[in-house]
Amino acid sequence: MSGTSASLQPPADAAKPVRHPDAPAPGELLGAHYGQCFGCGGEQPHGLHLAARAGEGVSITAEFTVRPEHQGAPGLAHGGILATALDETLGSLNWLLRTIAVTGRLETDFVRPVPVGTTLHLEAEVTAVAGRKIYSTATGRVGGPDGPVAVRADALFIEVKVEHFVNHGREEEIQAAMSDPDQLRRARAFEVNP
Ligand SMILES: CCCCC/C=C\C/C=C\C/C=C\C/C=C\CCCC(=O)SCCNC(=O)CCNC(=O)[C@H](O)C(C)(C)COP(=O)(O)OP(=O)(O)OC[C@H]1O[C@@H](n2cnc3c(N)ncnc32)[C@H](O)[C@@H]1OP(=O)(O)O
Repeated sequence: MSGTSASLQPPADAAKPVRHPDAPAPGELLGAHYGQCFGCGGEQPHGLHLAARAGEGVSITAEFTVRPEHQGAPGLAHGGILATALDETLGSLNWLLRTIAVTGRLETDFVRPVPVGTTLHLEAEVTAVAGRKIYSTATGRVGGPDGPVAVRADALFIEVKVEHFVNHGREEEIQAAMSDPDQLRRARAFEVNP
């Protein structure tokens, strides 16, 4: 059983999260925010290919099936891969807030081993917002959406401007992204005032 560290406790004056009026409708498949993303991108052969859907309020559901290239121990998912699936699901909450945010802190509990071939059923929600700080939580279940919890995480995401990526990303990928109208559209889908 875990205890969450102090930096993941929202301050007393934190606000409830607000679903953006232009957020995707509940049930809508979100698609990848970037084709080369290891978590959600369709152009990453060894990636997780995690598929997320908008939920009610500021929540997300997602699925990820563990493949042989995701092993740590024989026949079992690597813990870092499972943490990535949680991180990606939590990151998808950006679509509902229409805010660009990156993971500042991610605390993960590994509750039961996850064999290759398993579909992990993930859900995540934003619990509080305080200025640029977005507090969220996620679980991953096995055997179906109501199955036992295998992994869970609490996270703090920090809002950033699109310049965060432009300033820090490697030049060749940034140039390619900026000359791709579809990528620019996806980046804008996170921004309230693009
Ligand atoms: C045109 C090209 C477009 C290309 C872009 C395409 C698409 C973009 C769209 C979406 C992509 C979005 C995300 C990616 C999506 C999914 C992947 C899953 C998510 C990830 O995988 S994403 C990668 C991993 N992630 C990082 O790569 C972050 C590295 N990091 C930093 O870049 C900085 O570290 C940053 C920005 C986090 C903060 O830096 P900063 O200078 O802006 O802000 P500062 O430090 O002042 O913090 C402000 C307040 O947050 C508190 N705070 C900060 N960090 C904390 C921590 N770790 N623990 C506890 N509290 C923390 C402070 O204590 C302060 O709190 P207070 O206000 O109360 O004082």
